[in-house]
Amino acid sequence: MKNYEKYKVGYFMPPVNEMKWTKKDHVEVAPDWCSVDLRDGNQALIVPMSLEDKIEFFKFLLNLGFKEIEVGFPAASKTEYTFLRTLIEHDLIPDDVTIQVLTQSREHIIKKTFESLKGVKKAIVHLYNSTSLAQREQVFQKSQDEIVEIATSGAKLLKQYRETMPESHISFEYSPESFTGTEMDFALRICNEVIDIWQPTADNKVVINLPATVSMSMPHVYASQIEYMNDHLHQRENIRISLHPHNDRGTAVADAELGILAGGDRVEGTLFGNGERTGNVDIITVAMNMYAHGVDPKLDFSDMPSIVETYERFTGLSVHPRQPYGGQLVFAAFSGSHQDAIAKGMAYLEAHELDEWMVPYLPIDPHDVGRKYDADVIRINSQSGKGGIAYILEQTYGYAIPKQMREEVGYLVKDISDNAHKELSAEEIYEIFKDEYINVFTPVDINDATFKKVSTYKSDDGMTVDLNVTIDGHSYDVSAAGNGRLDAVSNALKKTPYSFDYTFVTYSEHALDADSNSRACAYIAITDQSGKLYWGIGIHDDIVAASINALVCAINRQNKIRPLNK
Ligand SMILES: CC(=O)SCCNC(=O)CCNC(=O)[C@H](O)C(C)(C)COP(=O)(O)OP(=O)(O)OC[C@H]1O[C@@H](n2cnc3c(N)ncnc32)[C@H](O)[C@@H]1OP(=O)(O)O
Ligand SMILES: CC(C)C(=O)C(=O)O
Ligand SMILES: [Mg+2]
Repeated sequence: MKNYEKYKVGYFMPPVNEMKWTKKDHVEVAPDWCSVDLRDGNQALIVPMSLEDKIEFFKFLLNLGFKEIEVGFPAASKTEYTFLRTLIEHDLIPDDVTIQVLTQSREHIIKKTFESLKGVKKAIVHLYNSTSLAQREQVFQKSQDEIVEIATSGAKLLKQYRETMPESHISFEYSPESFTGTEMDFALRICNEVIDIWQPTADNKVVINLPATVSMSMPHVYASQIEYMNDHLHQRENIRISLHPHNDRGTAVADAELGILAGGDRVEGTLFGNGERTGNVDIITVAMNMYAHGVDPKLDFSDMPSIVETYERFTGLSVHPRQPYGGQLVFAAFSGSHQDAIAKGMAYLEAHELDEWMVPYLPIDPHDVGRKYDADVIRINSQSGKGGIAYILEQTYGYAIPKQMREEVGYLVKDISDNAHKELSAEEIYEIFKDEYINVFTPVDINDATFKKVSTYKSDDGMTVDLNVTIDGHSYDVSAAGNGRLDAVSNALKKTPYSFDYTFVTYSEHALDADSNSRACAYIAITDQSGKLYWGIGIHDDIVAASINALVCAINRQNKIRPLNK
């Protein structure tokens, strides 16, 4: 990268000694939100939205709770103009919603903009002109005074045209476009001259929008620029300072957040950050970041999968799988230690009946944005661990696998994922688990067992069994006694011509289904002389039959691993 020397910083740090915003650590109240999806977002699409699309997208924004929506640049095209007329003439704008329209500071464009607003109940007319050093020198080739004249002449025209529409409540917004490349004293001067013309009141505040039209600095510089304007704007009490960050440096969200700390009252942005070049600030991320700090963002992103689907359909863009809060993978944990911590964190939350969310690796509860724990959070591949695999088997299929068994199941499943080089679905994991451990009846299969109680007049503590069992295709009748049914069956199996060599290590059980007809699920581990464990799981309506099934499975697993030895 040898050409770095051709770049230099192009922003202007304001003359501040103290950055008061650094004393604050998080946003405490949601700002006013203004969606600019239908203007800044739309103007950046390869094919801007059609009239029908704009109407549907407008309704979509209303459903998300936006109260201010920049609907377009009505003087730009027939579609933009007709869209605005359709909203007004078909009464599609709710009373508590203010639409906003953008105009350059040129009379014929301002005139057309006001024409397009005829009959509107409430609207913000947004005037802009470029103020940066680069734009003044290269594009407009005008002095500071001449650039101020563009702004003030437009401001006066807006006032005049507003007087022709007494039936509507029209308020104003001014943007010193390319603010971040503008000397701060000049940005302040031009905004104050516009404010002095418009004379805002408490009932009709003016929006001063301070765009990072192109993001040029680290976010703390933008915040300091905002604080400078906040401290010096005329009639500050009747001004709403609006932030309009773009994402050229990947810091639009940080710009918005620090800008709010520095005095911003309002944020203009788009869903998922669509917009010119690298996009506008992503309102979803800014809002959800507040939400994750326990602040009501006053927007509703609770059905993220449908928001993503709608956004992609209308914009033709796709939401990146790692996009904060909305991406397909943003709650997914593939790696073992993350899965382990998430599963334990969820269990902790439930066991302690906590109301406050505090689960490792999950900054918010995925349910809050319409995502599912089983499908979206713990996902299994070769990086996964026993905790995650046990979590899926328990959450989705109800198997509370004993702690000592988890590692073996974990390696069994992840090795399959590693060899196949793919993620495994919950169904695939269950199939692997079932085929390996549950009610596996080859080579040993019990066909029939008749139990009798062994009792004397002094005690009643034993059982005998007459067992018919198939082993490796041969049928055997054997009888034995034991201290219970399971023990009797085990002893009977050891009397067959096969030298079964094991001892019991552990036994546990639980009900598999929640209802009263629930099946029993038993886990048995046996060991041979080498100390290796062999697990089996039995399922049956009857708990004793389930445990016998579990024993047979464990024996079959032992003999699958070590061939039958007569
Ligand atoms: C950062 C932003 O997103 S700003 C918004 C940008 N969005 C858009 O431009 C989308 C909609 N725009 C359009 O459809 C068109 O640009 C129109 C209809 C507004 C104007 O169209 P045209 O007059 O054909 O072209 P164009 O926009 O190139 O006009 C450039 C002229 O306007 C001047 N101009 C540009 N912006 C402004 C402004 N805000 N105020 C006053 N004059 C301006 C330029 O200096 C140039 O002047 P010149 O003719 O003397 O050289
Ligand atoms: C019109 C203005 C506000 C704009 O979109 C920008 O400066 O990015
Ligand atoms: Mg913009």
